[in-house]
This record gives sequence, structure tokens and C-alpha cells, in this order.
Amino acid sequence: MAEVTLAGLDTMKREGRRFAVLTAYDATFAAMMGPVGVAVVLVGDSLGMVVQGRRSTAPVTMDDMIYHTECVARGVRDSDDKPLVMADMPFATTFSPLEAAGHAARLMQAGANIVKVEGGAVMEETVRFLTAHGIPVCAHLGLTPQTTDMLGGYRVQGKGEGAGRKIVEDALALEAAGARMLLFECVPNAVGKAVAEAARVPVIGIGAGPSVDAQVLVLHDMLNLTRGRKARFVKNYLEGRGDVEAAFRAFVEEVETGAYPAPEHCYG
Ligand SMILES: Nc1nc(=O)c2c([nH]1)NC[C@@H]1CN(c3ccc(C(=O)N[C@@H](CCC(=O)O)C(=O)O)cc3)CN21
Ligand SMILES: CC(C)C(=O)C(=O)O
Ligand SMILES: [Mg+2]
Repeated sequence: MAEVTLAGLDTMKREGRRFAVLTAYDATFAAMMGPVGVAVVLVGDSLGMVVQGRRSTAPVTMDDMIYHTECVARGVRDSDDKPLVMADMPFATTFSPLEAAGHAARLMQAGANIVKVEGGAVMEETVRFLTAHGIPVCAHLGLTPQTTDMLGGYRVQGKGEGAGRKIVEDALALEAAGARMLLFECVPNAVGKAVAEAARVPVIGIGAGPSVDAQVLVLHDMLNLTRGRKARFVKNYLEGRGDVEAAFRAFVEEVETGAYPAPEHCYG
């Protein structure tokens, strides 16, 4: 795969080739991902839950994100097959375009190739400002974990025709504002399908059904390290396999062939 670029991912979408995304928070795991074909490594603010043991992602700080982005960037640096590094903008760092740009710039300097921001139409000016200043942005819509108190918990979003159409319209407005990727979390299959068909940029899904252009899982979930109630989209890739590398390879293969997600991982 050599070095993954945004242009390369656009081409994959155009050619109907699916790609795999995994979260990583440290150099060791990140270094394993490119060589097995993971296209994008996401330094997710889910680190607040799976690394720091918090109950939500809201307390994660810029300093936390910078530390883990630096660790991941060092991990992928020497891979022949170098994945793209995406870093989450943490909660409360995107309240204005100018403020967001300052925070995004720090993540790019820490080694990110693209930043991800949560939110719909409200993020339009921020996406326009960041991309105009040369910072690629992925827009995260649907279930936005930083604002679950507003959403009423970790609930499927975009149920019902009006609500589904609104999320897709917001996503297309953010694409028009310059977003280079979209991420849809916890939406009905039909909503994932509608946005993937309407957008030119790649759409990454997590619980967004089989029709989106890429799939992402949290590292600790796919290695069956998380305890308690699991979201529907979680699949244990370590089961029946000897090591972490085999689990990664299986995930990449199942995403690329479309075997993952199966109906039991989706919100039909
Ligand atoms: N370990 C981990 N995995 C994740 O995928 C993840 C995090 N942490 N932290 C940040 C967010 C939170 N996420 C979540 C958490 C729970 C559900 C969940 O349980 N959803 C219900 C939906 C129920 C409904 O509305 O019908 C489910 O049953 O899947 C979904 C996404 C995704 N992200
Ligand atoms: C669940 C993914 C999409 C994420 O935003 C994270 O890991 O923080
Ligand atoms: Mg996140």
C-alpha cells in the first residue's frame, strides 16, 4: 500500500474498494497496523475510556491527545506501508473556527495527517476555516460521544426519515465546506448507504451498516479487552486466532471483502 494519502483513499472510494480503520493510542500497536493493511490509524478520544478508565470521552484534554498522537506517529513513521494518522479534536476545542484551528494545528504538529471533529451543521464554518488553512478535516456525525448527554445516551441516531435526511444533509454541507472524510456512528443502514452514495469523499462507518466506504473499530473492542455491555457493532477478532497480528489481518480482510459488518453488527 506504500504511503496512504487522502487522494489515495478518494481513489479507493471511486473504485469501490473498501478500507479498514482501527484506533491506536501507542507506538507498538500503531506500528503493527500499516504492514497488515490498515489504511487509517485513528487516535481516538476513546482513549479516555479504554486507556484512562473514564466513563466518557468528555474529560480528554488537548495534552492527552497530543501525547498519544505523538506516540502513534512515532509508531507508524518507519512503516513501508504507512497508514494515514487521524487524531480526534477533544471536547470543547471546536467552539469557534479560530480556536479550533489553533488546536488542530497542534495535533498536526504532533504528527496527525487529518483531524476529526464531532458535529453536524454547526461545524460548517469551522470545517471551512480549517480546510481553507490547509488542515484536512474528517467530520463525525450521528452518535457523537462527546455530546451524549444532549443525545440522551449512546443511542442510534437518524431513526425516522426526517432525522436520517437531516444527518445526510448536514454531512453533505460539511463536504461542501471542505471536509475530506466523513465518519458516521450508530445510524440505520439506510442512512449510511444514502451518505456513501451522495458524498464524493470516503465515508467511514462504525455501526453505520455495510454500504459505507470504510469501517472502524476501537482496538480494545476488536481484541475483546473491554468488559461490560458491548455495542452491537463490536466483533471479537482475536477469537480463534493466535495473536494480535492475525486479528488485525482478519479485520482488514473482512472489511475489504464486505464480510464485516454482518447484519448482527448493524442497526437495520
Ligand atoms: N470501547 C469503546 N468502544 C467504542 O466504540 C467507543 C468508545 N469506547 N468510547 C467512545 C464511543 C462510545 N461509543 C458507543 C458506546 C456504546 C454504544 C451502544 O451501546 N449503542 C447501543 C445502541 C442502542 C440503541 O439505540 O438501539 C447498542 O446497543 O449498540 C454505541 C457507541 C463508541 N465509542
Ligand atoms: C469510535 C471512534 C469513531 C472514535 O471517535 C474514537 O475512537 O474516539
Ligand atoms: Mg472519538
